[in-house]
Amino acid sequence: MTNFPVLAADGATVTLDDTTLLAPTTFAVLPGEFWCVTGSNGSGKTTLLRAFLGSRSLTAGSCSVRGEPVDMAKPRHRRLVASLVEPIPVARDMTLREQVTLVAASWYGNAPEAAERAERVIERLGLPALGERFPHQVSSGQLQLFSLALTLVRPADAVLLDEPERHLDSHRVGLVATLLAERARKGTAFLVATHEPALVEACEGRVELG
Ligand SMILES: Nc1ncnc2c1ncn2[C@@H]1O[C@H](COP(=O)(O)OP(=O)(O)OP(=O)(O)O)[C@@H](O)[C@H]1O
Repeated sequence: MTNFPVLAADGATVTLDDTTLLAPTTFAVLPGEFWCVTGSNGSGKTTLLRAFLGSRSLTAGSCSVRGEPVDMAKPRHRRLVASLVEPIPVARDMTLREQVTLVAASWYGNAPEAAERAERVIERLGLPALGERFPHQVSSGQLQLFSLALTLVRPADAVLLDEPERHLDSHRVGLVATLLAERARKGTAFLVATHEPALVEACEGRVELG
């Protein structure tokens, strides 16, 4: 793996009037590294992730993806970065399996490979028995796992997650931590805002805010 960062922040700062949303922050995440963003409520974790998605503008400093300024209008950037920061819209009239397969097919083409990838992520997140259900027929934790499946089935050099532990019991947090660490070993860079000790323990780099 190269030493060229996938995600880099250099003095990234967000202020709004007199309020500091994100204090100056500098770090770099290399390919295959799993980093956590930690800090108390309101310390700027979501703001930092949004800066990497271009949905929150910086007032000073920079955030870059593979050395380029963040610009999600570019198809190349959308292919580089997968995220679960904002809620992912779901279709009420499609089953969980159909939706994960559709997302896989939109990136990998309508080939057996797409269905296989979808099935693999569904399995790893413990969702096979729920594959034929519709979104309104599952619990909050199961919906969270479904959103993670929609995110992780995509190809991406970098994955941004905001509190992936939401609604999950400790067993499911463990499944997620194992899956993320495994994918990181294959070269994906992770930046994960979290309050969950099991995820912090699994990470190799940490941005501490606040
Ligand atoms: N639109 C806004 N206008 C003013 N302040 C805002 C706005 N959005 C967020 N903030 C403030 O920015 C700071 C950082 O918010 P952010 O959501 O990034 O925190 P966080 O670390 O993700 O918090 P949590 O752990 O509670 O999810 C907070 O103090 C918040 O009140």
